[in-house]
Amino acid sequence: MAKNDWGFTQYPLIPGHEIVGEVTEIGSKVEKVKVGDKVGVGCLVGSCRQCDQCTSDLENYCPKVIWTYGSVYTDGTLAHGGYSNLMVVDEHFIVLWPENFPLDIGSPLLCAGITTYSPLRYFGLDKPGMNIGVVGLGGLGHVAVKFAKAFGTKVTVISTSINKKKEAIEKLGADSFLVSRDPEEMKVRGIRIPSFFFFFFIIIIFFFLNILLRHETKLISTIVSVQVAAGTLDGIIDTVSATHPLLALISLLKPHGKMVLVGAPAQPLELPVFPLISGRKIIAGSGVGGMKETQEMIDFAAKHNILPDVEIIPIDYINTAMDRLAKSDVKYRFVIDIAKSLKAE
Ligand SMILES: NC(=O)c1ccc[n+]([C@@H]2O[C@H](COP(=O)([O-])OP(=O)(O)OC[C@H]3O[C@@H](n4cnc5c(N)ncnc54)[C@H](O)[C@@H]3O)[C@@H](O)[C@H]2O)c1
Ligand SMILES: [Zn+2]
Repeated sequence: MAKNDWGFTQYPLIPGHEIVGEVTEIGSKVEKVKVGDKVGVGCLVGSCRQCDQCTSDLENYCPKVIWTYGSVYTDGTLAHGGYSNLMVVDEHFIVLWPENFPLDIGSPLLCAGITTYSPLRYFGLDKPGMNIGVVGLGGLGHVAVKFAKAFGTKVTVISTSINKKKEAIEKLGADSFLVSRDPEEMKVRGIRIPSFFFFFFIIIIFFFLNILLRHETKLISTIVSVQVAAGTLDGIIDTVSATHPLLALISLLKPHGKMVLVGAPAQPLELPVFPLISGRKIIAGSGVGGMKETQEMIDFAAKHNILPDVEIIPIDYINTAMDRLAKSDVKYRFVIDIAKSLKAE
């Protein structure tokens, strides 16, 4: 949004939609909160409240949804987000913060949390024993792993980088890890091998290369693991923020498996249709969640002690944080402590 990657940013922009704080003042008709309550605001601050989506607690899919920042509010002004010392919000769009749940660490759940919780629930990927894949281990991905584990599913993290394996398994509690590779590469090296002998020949060559170049071990084990994992997942939550190939991911799904795209690449993805047809597989999208479900998610997170991994920063660190974010150099969310930043001034 800051750099207008999606092409619809309206400036001046004050971002921030994983916002927590304390109520300092209420309007005369407010019933939901009182002064002093701890509350959160997620990605939306308004909707029509009358349409089919709104009356089904899916304000996030209302055609007139007002996003927390960047949307035009009902009074015609541009809505501004949480990089701010105060905010005025309609009580309907406030989440009541669970008691003793940390405000700072918990705040990313208001977008990253609901964006992954909602599709796991809606698409029935929350049943104990199911095999769930999570693609992309960033802000959304690491929270998806935690929710999927809390639902009792077996979680496979799929990432482009083998370096994240230890972290995914030992720290986040994933059950297994796969390195995704370009399907073109897999076609040549792993899947569309013209004959068994050619395949055997390639393996022998790799074996010798292996001895010469240690890192090739990873390559061989990767190819083998992706083949072994084919057709094993009930569902995938894809959080990748850039254009990426889907074929290898679709091949990991069982027949009737569901892949839900929540990552929002600016450019379209290429959709291979044959692997969908042959297994009656589903590819879907999902966007944050409604207010009722967001409250349910935060209460569930508090009950199961699901907390994002964050690095808390003062506001004047923001430019460095943005640079580090572009390099995926954060585990896994920066949280800006506005109150402390103001006190330090
Ligand atoms: N659907 C929604 O409602 C919703 C809500 C919030 C965020 N999003 C979108 O979800 C995406 C992820 O958000 P985030 O906060 O987790 O971001 P993030 O930067 O923390 O994580 C993105 C992950 O994608 C990986 N990645 C980036 N480029 C890749 C590539 N070419 N191939 C494979 N992996 C790649 C990164 O390594 C990282 O693990 C963003 O596009 C964001 O805009 C969607
Ligand atoms: Zn509506």
